Amino acid sequence: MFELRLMAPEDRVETVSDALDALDALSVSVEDADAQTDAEQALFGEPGMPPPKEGWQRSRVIALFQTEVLAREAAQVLHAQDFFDGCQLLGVADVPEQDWVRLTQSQFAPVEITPEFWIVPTWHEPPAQAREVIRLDPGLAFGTGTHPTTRMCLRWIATRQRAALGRVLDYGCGSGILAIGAAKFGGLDIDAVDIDEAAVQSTRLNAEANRVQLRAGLPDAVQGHYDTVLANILATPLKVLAPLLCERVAAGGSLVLAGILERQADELKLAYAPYANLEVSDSEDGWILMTARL
Ligand SMILES: C[S@@+](CC[C@H](N)C(=O)[O-])C[C@H]1O[C@@H](n2cnc3c(N)ncnc32)[C@H](O)[C@@H]1O
Repeated sequence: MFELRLMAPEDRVETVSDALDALDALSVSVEDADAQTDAEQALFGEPGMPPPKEGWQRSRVIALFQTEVLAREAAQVLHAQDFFDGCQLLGVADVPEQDWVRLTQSQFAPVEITPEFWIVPTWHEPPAQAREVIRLDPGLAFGTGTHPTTRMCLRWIATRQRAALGRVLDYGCGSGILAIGAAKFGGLDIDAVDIDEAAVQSTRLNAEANRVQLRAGLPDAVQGHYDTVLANILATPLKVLAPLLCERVAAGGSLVLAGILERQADELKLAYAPYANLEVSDSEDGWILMTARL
């Protein structure tokens, strides 16, 4: 395969990407050309909300083509367009054949949650100091332990007194990593739910692989009250879910929310104020963990 690389200013990214699509690109990806420099721009978006911007001030657009001829033809066609003014062709390059499976695997090393608790892909041996381990490979559902929001939830789970978790609900379970973590740290009668069927399936398989008991299902499987309710989703859905999640927490139980950026703390506090007194209890890389006792 061959990739065509070009630079585009922010206001041209969408037009150029659409044109590349129409020119039979197999995929089009956009990166911040200033990544890893002082000029790097963070763009945070949420599902269901319009993207904060089309692209970065200086975006690098990379389109993949089946053949070199197709890539070069696409470059010529783009170059002749009015909207290409201000854009710059960087070139066409051969994409070397690689062992993609091995390459992907090499990006997932064991993840430390606490010195004794680790998330370990199946192609790695657990570190010697690990006393508790979740075996998990990256798959279709979110949750491998590499994201700070997942890590903060797991750290919260791992630092409870044994048996303190009680009955557990993992709302928005993804890979099931939090529910599995809860099971490893004494959680009981665990429900893990997600709106995505693939996540439900993935949770079932991961629970089986880790030999823990839990029920995975769609959100209507939620039943009764839970001593611990965990939800690592994102600020906007978490605000909508406030009454539903709080209603599920048993008296004296804990609510644990993640997927929230530091700047969103006040809006979350406000949305939950009628039901719970949310506090920031951990933070990592601009993300925060918010918890409440009900
Ligand atoms: C960021 S992932 C978290 C996965 C995992 N719990 C973790 O901590 O890594 C969020 C998950 O919530 C699910 N989700 C999003 N909105 C939801 C909703 N309204 N109800 C239930 N699940 C939802 C998504 O499908 C996704 O699997």
